[in-house]
Amino acid sequence: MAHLHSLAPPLASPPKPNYASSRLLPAHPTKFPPTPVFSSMNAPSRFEASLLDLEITGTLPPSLSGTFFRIQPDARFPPLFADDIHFNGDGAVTAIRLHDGHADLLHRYVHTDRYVAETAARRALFGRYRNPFTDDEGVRGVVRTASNTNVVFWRGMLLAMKEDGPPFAMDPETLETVGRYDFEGQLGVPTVAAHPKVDPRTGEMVCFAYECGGDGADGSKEVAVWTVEGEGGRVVEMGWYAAPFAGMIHDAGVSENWVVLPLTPLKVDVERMRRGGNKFAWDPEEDQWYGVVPRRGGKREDIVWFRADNGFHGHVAGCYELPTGEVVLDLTVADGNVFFFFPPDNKDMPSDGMEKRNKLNSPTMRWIFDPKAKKTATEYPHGTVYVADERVTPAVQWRTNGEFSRIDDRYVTKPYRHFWQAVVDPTKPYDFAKCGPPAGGLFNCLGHYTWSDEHFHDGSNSSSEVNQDGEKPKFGSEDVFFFSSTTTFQEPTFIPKEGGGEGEGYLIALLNHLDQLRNDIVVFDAQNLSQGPLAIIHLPFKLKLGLHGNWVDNREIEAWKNRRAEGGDLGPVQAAKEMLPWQKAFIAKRESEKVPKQGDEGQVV
Ligand SMILES: C=Cc1ccc(O)c(OC)c1
Ligand SMILES: [Fe+2]
Repeated sequence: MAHLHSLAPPLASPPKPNYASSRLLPAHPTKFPPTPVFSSMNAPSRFEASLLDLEITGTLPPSLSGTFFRIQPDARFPPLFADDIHFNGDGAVTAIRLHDGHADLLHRYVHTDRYVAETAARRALFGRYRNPFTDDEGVRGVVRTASNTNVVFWRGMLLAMKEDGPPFAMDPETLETVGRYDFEGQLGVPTVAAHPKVDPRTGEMVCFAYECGGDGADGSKEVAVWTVEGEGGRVVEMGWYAAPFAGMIHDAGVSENWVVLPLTPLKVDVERMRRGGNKFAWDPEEDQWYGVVPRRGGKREDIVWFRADNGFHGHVAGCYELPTGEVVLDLTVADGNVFFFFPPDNKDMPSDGMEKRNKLNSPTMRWIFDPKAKKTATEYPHGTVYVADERVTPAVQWRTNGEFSRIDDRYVTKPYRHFWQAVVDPTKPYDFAKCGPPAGGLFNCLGHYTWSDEHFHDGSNSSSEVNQDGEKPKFGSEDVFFFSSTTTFQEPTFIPKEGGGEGEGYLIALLNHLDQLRNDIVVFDAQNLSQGPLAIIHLPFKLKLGLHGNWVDNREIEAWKNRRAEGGDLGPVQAAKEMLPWQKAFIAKRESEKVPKQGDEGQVV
């Protein structure tokens, strides 16, 4: 069979029957653009569903009792622009409830403000990905997030999150949307990143945000980090910092005392957005930056930004502190623009297509930062940026070639031994004739990686280490499972076994049947992927390529349900009662700019 990398053909420019100059025509039949973004595994699903007792091959461990929540972008209506991207789709949440060897499914959209407005109009009203200049005039001032990136269980609610807006709260049992959640009026930031971390020692949720100084879409270089207390839910320790540029900070590392913010050289340019262009452009000449801030009592000058050679950040595995006080951060870093749909501004730069993207290398890198490193206050037009005097390089590069790193979340902030990833193995066969180009990437394997003793805790470099073939440095053991030549995996999620040590438990993930356009859900012994799944839960339909998921034990869901009941000690989750500060400012400005029409005087508005 041909090598995977040589298979993706260039895409012909598709017909756009419902689009003029690529914008959706006002009166239109419902028809999605015939582009790869809306084809194959990513053809719109658009349903809400409830299914009892899914078919199962193999045996689900009967002790498994809880819900696997995951989320996918799934545009409800044909997009305003024919060249729309996957990440702009409405958030739709899948809940797979496992109990006594059974599996039930519930699948529902997040009813965001955007979803509600578009449902009322029966058409798309919001334009390009995170570019409000391309929206219908009528929805200016509406919170435009699609809440499509992560679903996090928090104090009895499910938070659907996307880094361009506030979270929306859902009922974990019914997936009913409660509404925009502002932590009972405590939080007015325009954006909250989709990868908050819960500290298992303290029960706190550490959150962060970028482009958060204004309305969340204005190229602000402000970054914020704060904590929400697990008991009581108070928002505390909010720190504000200046970034060197407005760029993507998608995931973060949280240790006992520090937060590490990887700033990817994907840059916002408001002028480009105003012209109707992309939110981000990849800058292949920009460094990757890491901002390190204290978790508690952080002031503007307490950040230190470390610079390293250009790279594209994937997701964080672990983050913890060494006895020296240094902070270890493990994450995948790709050697080029993974988001090929955000090409460089400079037209002389090579525009990386899907084909190039599929050839990128994405090792797991270990960085070790000294939060007390010498730094220089550097003046930028937007303020002072605190930059470390010394550049940094990775201490370890483990060529896992995967993405979507996950760990046993009970080890967040702590030294850890195990991580899992969706993995690309281009040497394995791929049935291009049956599947076409692999939507979303060639994640044809799941991998379980165990740091060796030497790399557990101390993070010391020993790049002399080689594997059996004497080539790629390995830093521990690898346990990788390939399913078939017609399947790829979505992000894996770890399920801890009660009373078990680190990494003892199960791994759950969606499996994409690219030939049948259908999904299964696979459950593995997390410590032994290569023996194959213990159980395969069959869905009678296709979902879509999703982003992130999390497992919540049923006892936790039940305990919070009681507290959140009418008459419980907390009572039902309350949606935000007031508009966000930027919305109030927007409306006040619009009112003040309104030219009174003749005859308007004296009318109540
Ligand atoms: C994987 C990353 C990622 C980054 C930004 C996004 O808006 C997103 O939407 C689904 C996903
Ligand atoms: Fe993510």
